[in-house]
Amino acid sequence: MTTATTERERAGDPLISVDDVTFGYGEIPVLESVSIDVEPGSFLGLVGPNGSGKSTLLDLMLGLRRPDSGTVSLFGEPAHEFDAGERIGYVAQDATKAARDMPVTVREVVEMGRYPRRLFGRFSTADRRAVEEALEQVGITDLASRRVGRLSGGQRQRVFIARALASEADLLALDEPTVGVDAESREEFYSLIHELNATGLTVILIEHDIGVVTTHATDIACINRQLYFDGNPEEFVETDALSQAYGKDQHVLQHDHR
Ligand SMILES: Nc1ncnc2c1ncn2[C@@H]1O[C@H](COP(=O)(O)OP(=O)(O)OP(=O)(O)O)[C@@H](O)[C@H]1O
Repeated sequence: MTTATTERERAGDPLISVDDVTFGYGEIPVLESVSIDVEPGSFLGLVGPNGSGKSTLLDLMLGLRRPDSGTVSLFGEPAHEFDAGERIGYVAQDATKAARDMPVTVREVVEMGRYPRRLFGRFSTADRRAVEEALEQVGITDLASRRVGRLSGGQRQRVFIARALASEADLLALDEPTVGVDAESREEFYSLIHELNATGLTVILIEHDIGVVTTHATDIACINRQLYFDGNPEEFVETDALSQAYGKDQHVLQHDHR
């Protein structure tokens, strides 16, 4: 995947850098002095109890919210100023549920990934090729003419991943992508994400299933308002960060596949 390097982006710099960030919704504090870097090509698993600030941290990382204090840089730019359209594929919580009512075909959704790259609002041969390649890469070519709303939850997830691939995104951000998806499809989905990460795509995943995260992620951040752990899965398993962050809810969350 080729993309222009922004002026302040340098080889070896983190793709995202969160530095001493504090954030609250009005009076409600959600994140406190959180610092974390996301390296290009890594697969970061964000874990923590319900309501611990994971989605909020992801929003801050993608420049969708501004911190009350501290800084967030994305591709070397202040995150809130970054025009993320072309370089980030974001599958928000419940995105696929919302897609059930979309009166569009699989191919049309994947084509949306090319919109920021089209010249004069027209699809070029290269745009069409990128769409077909993305459909093929996630194994949904045979579903291309189907209505998105008629697909299973797992198939819809693939459509959104294909849209991100068609846009030649460098970063894929997934917020609890397999809620409501059966166990076999979840396994297939995460194998696909694992393969895409192996090709160099940076992945950030919010996921309640600790087993999924320790199996597929290269880095884990465990938060509950503060950052309890930031390191690799092996260290994560060895430390007691999980029980510290989850407290007495730990036994519930480890089995919570929702
Ligand atoms: N738009 C909002 N306005 C006010 N409070 C919010 C808003 N979004 C989230 N919150 C609150 O901020 C806290 C952190 O929410 P967030 O969604 O970031 O947590 P989370 O770790 O992603 O939770 P979950 O795992 O349950 O999805 C929660 O207490 C939540 O109720």
